[in-house]
Amino acid sequence: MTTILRTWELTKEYQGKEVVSGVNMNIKQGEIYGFLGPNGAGKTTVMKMITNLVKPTEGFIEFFGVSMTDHSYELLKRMGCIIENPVFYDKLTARENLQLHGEYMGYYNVKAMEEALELVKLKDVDKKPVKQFSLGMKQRLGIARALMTKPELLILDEPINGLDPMGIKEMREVFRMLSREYGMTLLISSHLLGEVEQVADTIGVIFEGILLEEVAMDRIRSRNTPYIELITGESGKAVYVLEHKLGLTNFKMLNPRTIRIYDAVQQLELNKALIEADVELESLSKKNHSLEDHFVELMGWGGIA
Ligand SMILES: Nc1ncnc2c1ncn2[C@@H]1O[C@H](COP(=O)(O)OP(=O)(O)OP(=O)(O)O)[C@@H](O)[C@H]1O
Repeated sequence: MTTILRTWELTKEYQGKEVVSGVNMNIKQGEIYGFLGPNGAGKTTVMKMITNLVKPTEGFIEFFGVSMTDHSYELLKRMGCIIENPVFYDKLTARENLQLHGEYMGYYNVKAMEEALELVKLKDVDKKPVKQFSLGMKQRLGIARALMTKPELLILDEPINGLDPMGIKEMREVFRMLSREYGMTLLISSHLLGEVEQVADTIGVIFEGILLEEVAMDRIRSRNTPYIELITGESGKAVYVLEHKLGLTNFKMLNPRTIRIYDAVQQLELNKALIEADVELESLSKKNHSLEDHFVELMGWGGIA
């Protein structure tokens, strides 16, 4: 997959304090990139730098292989964003709000507007003024507004913040549809691991302004599969039992005394076979290193849910 957005050592200082430090992000075409970190980690600041709302103190941003400057208007048109809460005219309907926005921005296009409303399932909410919208509907209207210019990269800052479970589900479906059906690339920030992990293809973890990890979800998942850990002074004998008595193939020796077994085998069955073969065990335990454990360890941080 082609990388469409790359940040190079992106850094921002406020009053002499670095709030974003040397961030190198790589966002690939068509993926959903989950930007994860606790409040105050620097997510919004990075997004503001990407969308040219804030000037980096150091570093630069490459979008479609071109380094961005203050005058990269054509490149910026290829991005859509919602950073901080979108504001609407309360007394107007969704369609009227989009019309007004389009006219104001000078790209009023009825077809694009109708398509955007349809995409976020607001096409039939004709008469309702925005003040009667739920938070989820307002978020979707914000997305519709960002979609009107048909951006190739959509940047959403905490789009599920404050939504109820139904609203969260709806948003998740919108993200998936934009990515899978329209090939759009999405950069979505959140402080909620549970939400990011359900939709993201790649996760970038930021903590105290530093990008700690950028990794494909598939890799994280395979890294966090459950396993049984076996500690014994007789590992040669144990390996013989695993291979020849139990027919296991997916295990590895971590060190001369520790074996990790990834094959699906019942702990009880394993224990029985080892005892029958007179293998002296120090311990035999099932480990399930969850994604949450992984991030908590990574950050020494308990702020994810
Ligand atoms: N204009 C500013 N002037 C001074 N400090 C700022 C400014 N904007 C952000 N900061 C500080 O930079 C740090 C990162 O803030 P940022 O909003 O980027 O974090 P975040 O990860 O998006 O968190 P949140 O989800 O709470 O918005 C915070 O400590 C914040 O107080």
